[in-house]
Amino acid sequence: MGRTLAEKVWDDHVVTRAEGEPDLLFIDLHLLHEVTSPQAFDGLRKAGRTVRRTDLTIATEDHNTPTLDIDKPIADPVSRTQLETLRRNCAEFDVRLHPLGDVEQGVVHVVGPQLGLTQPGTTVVCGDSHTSTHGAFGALAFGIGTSQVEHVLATQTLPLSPFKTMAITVEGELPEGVTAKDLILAIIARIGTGGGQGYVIEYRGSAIENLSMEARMTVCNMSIEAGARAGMIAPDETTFAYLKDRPHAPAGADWDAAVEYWRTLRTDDDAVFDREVVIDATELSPFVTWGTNPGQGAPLSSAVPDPASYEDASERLAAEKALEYMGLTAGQALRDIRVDTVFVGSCTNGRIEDLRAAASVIEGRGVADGVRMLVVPGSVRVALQAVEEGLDKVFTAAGAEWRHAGCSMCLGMNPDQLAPGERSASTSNRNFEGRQGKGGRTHLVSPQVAAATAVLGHLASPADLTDATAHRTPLEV
Ligand SMILES: CC(C)[C@H](C(=O)O)[C@@H](O)C(=O)O
Ligand code: SF4
Repeated sequence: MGRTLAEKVWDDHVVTRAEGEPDLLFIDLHLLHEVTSPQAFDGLRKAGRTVRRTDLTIATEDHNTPTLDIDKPIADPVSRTQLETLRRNCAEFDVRLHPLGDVEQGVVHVVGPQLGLTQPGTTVVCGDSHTSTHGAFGALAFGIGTSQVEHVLATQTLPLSPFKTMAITVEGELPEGVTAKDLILAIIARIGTGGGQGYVIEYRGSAIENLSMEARMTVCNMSIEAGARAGMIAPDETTFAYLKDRPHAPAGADWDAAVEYWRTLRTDDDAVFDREVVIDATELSPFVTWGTNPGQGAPLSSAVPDPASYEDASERLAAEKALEYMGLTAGQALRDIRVDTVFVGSCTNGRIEDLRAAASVIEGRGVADGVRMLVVPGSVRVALQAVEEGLDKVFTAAGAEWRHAGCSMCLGMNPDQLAPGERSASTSNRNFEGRQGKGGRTHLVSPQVAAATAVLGHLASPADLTDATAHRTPLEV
């Protein structure tokens, strides 16, 4: 019987296999950040071990880093300790680190791909759930816990239990103004936050093939929000073009050999998935969340759902709780929801294409009165590219704040946070209670919707922007 893409990559990495035991897999790339690595290094130290493959291990600082005044000492003692600890550990164990201020610093899932470290057919792990991002290259990439981080540091292998396979096939063309973010939010709303549990999802179909690498990363990034072990997309010409000439991509004859192998990384025609979901791309529209998990979303053109409309009792209860926390009423049009903060950034939507998309919407317009908009590039490289293209100027002219790279307001581990009761439109991936700051309320949106929302002050798409909002700068409003 044929094999799926995920099964092929898995099989190519088995070091040992024994009846009744998890397979031991070789890990090609181990990414580290400051939050989940301290105990792992402590464990190594206590056991007198070294890092087995420093050449396959790389660290960056992202979660606890400020996005303003990065040349000043870090005020928050917890964040400071986290960063200092990572620096000490990387120095002691000879691990390559890109600290705050370094040109390769950024959110770990933005840094790996842009350096060309994330490659088709590889196994990628990180002590971070959004490691699924790297699956966009046809890598088998998953988040791991701190004890697994220690295991990989010590051995460059990981025992892993088998997974089930799911195909999500998206056919047809995405309508104008509908993005990868809308697609993945719609998928999660459809299959639920537990729908992917135990599965590695392969996204396929013409709509997926037509996505850029940035967009594919947005889709795979949020696989974990559907509960999946990982998300993958078969590598193709788009993948190869993105990787060509990246610092760590193979070069010369090695490149040709690599591409030849990468072309074999496709699910066989006769392979069977454990579950298949089919989505019609042409029916999608801009999608936003109204609740407190990424599955509680709906088309922007619709209304806050009535919890009573849910047949499932636990879903009904979850919707009731979500509306209470979010301060929303059933039946309220989603477009009527006013926000005070807009966040463009994160490993979901903090790449150059995302910043270009948001800039193109806000160019020549102004951020609405009483709204603060933060634009945070996913990495320093993204920031430099954006500056080269003048995007930073577009944002600041519109009244937005242009910040340094990092996780920023994606989660409240650094100074960029919502105050209690504040409401955001955010291009990040999680809208859990308190995620962006205690008592903060989050609506997950695409970069285009984020920018239109910033202009109008309520959830909106670019199509809602009339000429009346054009050519206003904050000074003229
Ligand atoms: C801090 C880290 C462990 C966490 C994760 O695993 O995803 C974070 O990145 C997040 O997005 O919630
Ligand atoms: S940007 Fe957000 S989702 Fe991504 S690694 Fe940072 S905190 Fe996690």
